[in-house]
Order: sequence, then structure tokens, then C-alpha cells
Amino acid sequence: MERLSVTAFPTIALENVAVVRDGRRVLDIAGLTLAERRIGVVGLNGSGKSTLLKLIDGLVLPSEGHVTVDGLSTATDGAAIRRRVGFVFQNPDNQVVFPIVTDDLAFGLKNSGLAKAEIPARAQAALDRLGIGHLAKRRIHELSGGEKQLVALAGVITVEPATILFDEPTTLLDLRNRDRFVAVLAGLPQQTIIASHDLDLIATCERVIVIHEARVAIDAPAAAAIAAYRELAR
Ligand SMILES: Nc1ncnc2c1ncn2[C@@H]1O[C@H](COP(=O)(O)OP(=O)(O)OP(=O)(O)O)[C@@H](O)[C@H]1O
Repeated sequence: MERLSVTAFPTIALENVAVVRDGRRVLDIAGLTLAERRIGVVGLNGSGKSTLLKLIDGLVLPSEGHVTVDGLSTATDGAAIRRRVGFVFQNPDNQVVFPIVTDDLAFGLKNSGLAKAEIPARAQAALDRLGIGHLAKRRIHELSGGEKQLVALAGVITVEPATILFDEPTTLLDLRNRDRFVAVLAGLPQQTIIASHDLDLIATCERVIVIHEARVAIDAPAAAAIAAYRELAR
């Protein structure tokens, strides 16, 4: 059963943003507004994709310029933004804290404002939604990579963010788990922004941004953006 109803997607805006590291501009974006449901981000290694995602939820702050989510600034409203914007990392081991699946999800809900008694049901509902309700009492470190990735996604879904950022979500998955994860992702009602080298996954996005040498080189519907990226990558 669908728990979430997302009617309008947040507006993410980057204005004159630069991220400078060791004197080098590792991301340099004059202006970018993101409001579509499914947005893909592609680019060569080191082009700046992860940095872009981390800017959006304030894990990285801009050295210059401003990043806002529905008018909230990552510089001053990071905590409020992270309640609206969830992040699924490439390696699920980086985002699980507790050994047992339900305990980990419950931990994520500690500051959600939910009554303590409601937390287990909310956690179970997120697992059920992803078809992994049977993993609730399992030890996370004994799960397969694909199962762990789904548990990490369940942990993000429980807090019902309006936007979910995915950084290389399928690279650790075998073909079966990848296909399962991609199917789950396609059914999410949230705004999703996906950085990936998996061009079949990127092809499912309505808008695709190609980052090249720290800048937005192409911003187009998926087919055109992927074709242009293939040319760029030659
Ligand atoms: N804290 C930092 N200090 C120095 N350089 C950094 C730092 N963070 C990122 N960089 C550099 O910024 C550039 C962009 O990194 P980023 O992780 O955003 O790239 P990416 O496009 O996600 O790459 P990949 O496809 O390899 O994951 C890289 O050259 C990286 O080395």
C-alpha cells in the first residue's frame, strides 16, 4: 500500500556555486534549478557528480554562491534540508549504524517526531514496501550487498523525505539485485536524483545533466544527453 503522496517536487537551486579544494574549482555551476521527478547525473570519474549531490543536502557547503531547497539555504538550514532530502550512498556499509535491521531503521526515526510506539510499525512498513519485510530481524552485516542496499534505502524512506539522492546505487549489485533495485527506484513517488555510470539506469530519467571538468556540459532529456556524453567520453 502506498504510504507517501508527493504532489509537488522540491525546487533545488544552485546559484553561482563553486566548490574549491586545494585551490582548484572541483565544481563550478553558474545556475541550475532542479524540480523534475527523476534527474540523472553522469560524467567521467572525478568530474564532480558526488560533490553536486553532497551540495544539495549540505554535506558539502559551497565555497562560493548559494544552494537552496525550497528556499531553505544549505548554509543555514542544513538540518531542515536533510529532513527533506535523503541520501543513499554507494556503499550501504557507510550508512548503517546498528547490527539488526529494525534497530537501524528505528535509530533513524529517533528524532522524527513519531511517538516511540509508532516507530516499529513505520520501520516494518518501509521494509514491506521494498519487499524485504522478512529481513527485519536479520543482522545487517550478514546480508548480501543487494539486500543491504535495499535496507539502506528503507532507512531513508522511513523518514519520508521529499527528495532522495542516490550516489552510484547499483555498482555493488549483481544483475538480479540491480534489476530489483532499479524496479524499486522506478516505483518511488519521491523526487530522485541519481548519479551513476549505469547508463541504462540513467536512461530512465526524464532529465539528465552531464558534468564535465567540473561544469554542466549538457542538460537535456536522457537520450540526447547520453548520446552527447558518449561523444564527450571518447
Ligand atoms: N575534500 C577534497 N579535497 C580535495 N579534492 C577533493 C575533495 N573532494 C573532492 N575532491 C576532488 O573533486 C573532484 C570531484 O570529485 P567527485 O567525487 O565529485 O567526482 P565524481 O564525478 O563523483 O567521481 P567518480 O565518478 O569517480 O565517483 C575530484 O577530482 C576529487 O578528487
